[in-house]
Amino acid sequence: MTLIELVTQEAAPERRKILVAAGVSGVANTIVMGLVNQITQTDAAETSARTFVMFGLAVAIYVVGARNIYHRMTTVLESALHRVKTRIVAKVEQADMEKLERIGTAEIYDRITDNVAVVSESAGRLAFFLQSVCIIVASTLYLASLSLPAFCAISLLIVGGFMLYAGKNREIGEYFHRAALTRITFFNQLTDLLQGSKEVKFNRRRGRELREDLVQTSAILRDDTKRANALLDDNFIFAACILFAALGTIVFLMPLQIEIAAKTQQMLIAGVLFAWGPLSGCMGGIPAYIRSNVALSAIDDLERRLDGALEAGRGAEAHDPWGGRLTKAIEVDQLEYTYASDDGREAFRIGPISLTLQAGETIFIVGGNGSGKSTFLKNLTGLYRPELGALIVDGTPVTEVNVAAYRELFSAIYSDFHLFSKLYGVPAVDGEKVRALLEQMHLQKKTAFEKDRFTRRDLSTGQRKRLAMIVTLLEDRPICVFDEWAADQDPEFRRHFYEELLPALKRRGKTVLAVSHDDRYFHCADRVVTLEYGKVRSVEPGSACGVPPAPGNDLRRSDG
Ligand SMILES: Nc1ncnc2c1ncn2[C@@H]1O[C@H](COP(=O)(O)OP(=O)(O)OP(=O)(O)O)[C@@H](O)[C@H]1O
Repeated sequence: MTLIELVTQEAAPERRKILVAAGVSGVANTIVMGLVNQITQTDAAETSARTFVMFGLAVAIYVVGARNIYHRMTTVLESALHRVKTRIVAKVEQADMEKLERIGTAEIYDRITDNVAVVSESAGRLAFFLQSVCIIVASTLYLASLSLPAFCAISLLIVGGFMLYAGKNREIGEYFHRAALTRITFFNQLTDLLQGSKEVKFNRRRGRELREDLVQTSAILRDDTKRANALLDDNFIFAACILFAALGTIVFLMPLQIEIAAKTQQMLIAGVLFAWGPLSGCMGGIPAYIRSNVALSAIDDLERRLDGALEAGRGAEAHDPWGGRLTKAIEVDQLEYTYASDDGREAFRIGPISLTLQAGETIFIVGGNGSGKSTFLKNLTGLYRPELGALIVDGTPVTEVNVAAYRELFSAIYSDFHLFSKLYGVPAVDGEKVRALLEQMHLQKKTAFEKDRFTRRDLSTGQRKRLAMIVTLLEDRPICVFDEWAADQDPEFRRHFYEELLPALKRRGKTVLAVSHDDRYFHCADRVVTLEYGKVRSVEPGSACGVPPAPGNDLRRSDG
């Protein structure tokens, strides 16, 4: 989509008003020129009060029209960009997690911040452009009223020159497009430098190599932008030559071909010079226009990819066969999943896995690094869609239309969990309950709960995990998933997790799935499922720390 298309679409209801405002201000501007031209050709004493009033009126009309078009254009463009951002945010929210992971964050950040800013800045220029086109049209008509041959010659020059000028712009657009892609690489490398600052401090060679890569990417950016701008400069100089050609035609060529009065010649020159301001303004605005078009096409491209990443069953949240409860079991039936491979090499796969997770059970998932524990959990919790096999929950298969409701049976803390700035998605939070949980997690001196948010989140890794645990307990879902939660806890809290927290959850009827490497606590599970190379190697019974199943396995949400 180009900038013009975006504005035309967005401004459909206002289009007439904008064009009228542009036309009125353009004509008023030309009248000013005509009057000035007329006055300069007459005796000062002959300048009437009527001409003066007309002059003042034309200036006033110009001011009103110009303000109108500038303000409307800004409103139209900002509304369009707001809509684009809102659409992208919704698509990101509704995207399939795995496909979103492949798009990556750098591109989304760049499109929604830098590219949107580039388009936003072009509002004023576009208003100027529209107004200038009207001035140029009105000025050329004025020239036509002075001399028809001059009008024809100048029109031909302007149209021909503009076509040559526009031809060059395609090449310039390609440079800007390449620069946009390089900017994403630069962003990724800069993220490496910022997030890996500790690792860089411990290894000067690493820092040097990373810096060299950054400098190289920046140099590519510089060269592409320099080349694009050099072409733009040449184009601008070429546009200036059109003016000289027009003046040369009036001064040298026309007197050779036709009879032209000196007075008309002077007025024609004044007319061309007057039109030159808007014309060069238009030409000068073309770089911003090209940049905006490149930015909009990049935004379009991202939106298309996000469309392809949208979850198949989105909008089906209302279909909830479970009503927020798990009463019997989750049956994992011959589940298989393979990561997409970009380089043609065989990607990691899990399965076929068949397993029945009884409601109210505490199950530990164990296995070596890379054995597929997290991948299995992402499939089990509905974050990834299994390639083959099925998940059957209380007798109902998980499908595209109910997967959103299925995911809401879970509260999960993965090892790359995120702590939100606010307690989003947890309705009616009881402050007293949060304070009690903060004490239970020994965080009461570290952070507090005020206005739906924790006052501090800059805690140690173990403390942040405890805060995430508080959020999980507040969510109060029937199934809890902990991916190596205890790994960053001190021995006392590790014991607390296995011997107190998990049994307490079990007593409340929760089903718990915990990834663990702590074999000294394996007895705290009902069953220990060991994965190896993406398959179930064994399922061993445990003693669940002696906690019997919750009576009747009634897993209604408890009040805590
Ligand atoms: N996004 C991904 N794309 C491709 N392959 C992946 C992706 N995430 C993980 N893998 C691969 O899947 C395999 C299993 O990873 P997974 O995270 O499930 O293992 P894990 O058992 O949880 O390991 P750990 O104990 O180290 O956390 C790994 O070999 C990894 O390379």
